[in-house]
Amino acid sequence: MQKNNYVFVITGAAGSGKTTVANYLQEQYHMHRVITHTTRLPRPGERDGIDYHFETPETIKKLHLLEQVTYDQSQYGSSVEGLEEGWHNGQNDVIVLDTAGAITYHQQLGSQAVIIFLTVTHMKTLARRMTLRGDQNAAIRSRLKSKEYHRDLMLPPMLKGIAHVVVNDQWKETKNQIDAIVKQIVSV
Ligand SMILES: Nc1nc2c(ncn2[C@@H]2O[C@H](COP(=O)(O)OP(=O)(O)O)[C@@H](O)[C@H]2O)c(=O)[nH]1
Ligand SMILES: Nc1ncnc2c1ncn2[C@@H]1O[C@H](COP(=O)(O)OP(=O)(O)O)[C@@H](O)[C@H]1O
Repeated sequence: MQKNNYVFVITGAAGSGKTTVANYLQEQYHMHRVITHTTRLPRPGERDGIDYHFETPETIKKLHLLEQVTYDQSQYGSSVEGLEEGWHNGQNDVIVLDTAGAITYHQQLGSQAVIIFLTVTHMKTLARRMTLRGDQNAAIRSRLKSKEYHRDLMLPPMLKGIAHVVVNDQWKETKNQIDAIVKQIVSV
């Protein structure tokens, strides 16, 4: 793997703003978005190859994945090829992962993986944002009941002192914090 570029790993609970931050890094800093694979069904408006590579339990088995997790009964995974696509073009990558994936990236890539953990002050905000995003009620209920959702509300002990923690209450403030993290990393 090429050593001179970074992958910004955006992690945190459902609704914490991971996709929003990833889109910002893509637009503002021309980062390469690593599209991951999932067996979950597309949400209204989600497009294959843009939001996710949508897979079946059979097709996901055939992929060569760097890591793979089960999250709320669906499978998700990311490939080395996805990472290298951006690095070959001289870009930094951005990827959205659950906290188990973020730990694996840290273990495999060390400081080349810049982990950003998103949270909010009031956890009720998360469900409200999922509703505003247009998620179906049944999907939200399933998320909120899943053990992975509850696990990802807190920074995992293994990422303490490693991850940059950003409280995404006010978007303007979040943007300033993300800008500061990017500047700190890319200027080294
Ligand atoms: N480890 C890992 N997690 C992933 C991958 N792709 C997506 N995720 C995570 O899977 C979880 C569920 O994603 P999604 O169904 O899009 O729901 P959302 O969190 O409500 O946007 C989120 O925490 C994503 O960050 C992957 O390739 N690997
Ligand atoms: N700081 C914020 N203030 C208000 N709404 C936000 C903020 N950040 C994200 N959102 C909105 O909350 C919803 C969930 O954000 P999203 O990025 O999809 O979360 P995640 O990918 O972590 O599930 C989206 O509709 C998004 O536009």
